[in-house]
Amino acid sequence: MTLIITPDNTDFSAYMAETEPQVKVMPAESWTDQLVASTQQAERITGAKLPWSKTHDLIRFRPGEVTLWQGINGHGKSEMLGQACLGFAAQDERSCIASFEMRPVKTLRRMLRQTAQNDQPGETAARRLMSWLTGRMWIYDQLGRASPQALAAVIRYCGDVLKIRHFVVDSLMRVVQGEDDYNGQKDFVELLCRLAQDHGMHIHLVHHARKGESEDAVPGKFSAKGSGAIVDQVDQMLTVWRNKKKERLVEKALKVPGSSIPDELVSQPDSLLICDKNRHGEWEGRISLWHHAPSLQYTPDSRRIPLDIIGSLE
Ligand SMILES: Nc1ncnc2c1ncn2[C@@H]1O[C@H](COP(=O)(O)OP(=O)(O)OP(=O)(O)O)[C@@H](O)[C@H]1O
Repeated sequence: MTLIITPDNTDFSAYMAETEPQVKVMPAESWTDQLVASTQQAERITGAKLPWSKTHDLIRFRPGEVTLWQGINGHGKSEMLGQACLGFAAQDERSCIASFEMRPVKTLRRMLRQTAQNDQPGETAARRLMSWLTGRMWIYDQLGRASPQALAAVIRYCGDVLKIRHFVVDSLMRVVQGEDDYNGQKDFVELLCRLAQDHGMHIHLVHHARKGESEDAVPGKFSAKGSGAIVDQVDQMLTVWRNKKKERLVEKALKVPGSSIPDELVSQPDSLLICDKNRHGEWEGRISLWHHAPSLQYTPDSRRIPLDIIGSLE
């Protein structure tokens, strides 16, 4: 089974057509079993988890939903999402990454550092990762752009044939050309919501945020570029924000010979993951994360201890 899927090695033509809507009018009592089951798992939060236990009761990724991952350029959206997909793999949930901005080997190299927990992983670590990812992760190899229809065919194929549970689209602007094509953006996000529901998968859609006055200001719900319908339609919205002000202050503090980083700076998060919209959960708020540079991992506290993503599962 190949890890990298391309139009050259996979025939997506059978998946181009939209399926006919199924009969959706049903008697209310046909949901009896589901309703009864829901009373037995009241308050139980379901869905795939992020790698950090402090997020488990707050953010989840359920089948049939779409999460928008927004952030300013270079603030770590792709890297954090890559780590999240490794976490999904560790939960035995299959992912497919469609990154139109990064070659598959670069995406995999980041994951190699994240799983090896250092910046010099060798051949053994690379082979171990690839063997562990077999049956857990796929990459759609398409740099540049894809049309919404072509991408939809890939998603249908991934749902039907590969039984993918998490599909990453990185990023929206690579599929809908034109920042002011508001109708195109609305239609595309609507299509993703339908595909997520039809195939019982979670779609993670990466999107750029406007910088605003400065990168030091955390982007909010209304900072997403393009149409307001993007945020309106998704189930969940997460913002990845990098604390560049801290990076500048640390650099400045370390310029003084013999100095160390002041405690109040150490305890400040390197990045925030902010939940601004959570349609099926109650929690909205900020999660502090610290970036471990050698492994490119986000870690849950200022000790910056990378997680053993593969080892703990073998
Ligand atoms: N808190 C942080 N401290 C230091 N480096 C960070 C931090 N967060 C992210 N980075 C680094 O920033 C770089 C950019 O990350 P990434 O490519 O994931 O960003 P992005 O938001 O997806 O960017 P783009 O929108 O341009 O695709 C990576 O090299 C990553 O290691």
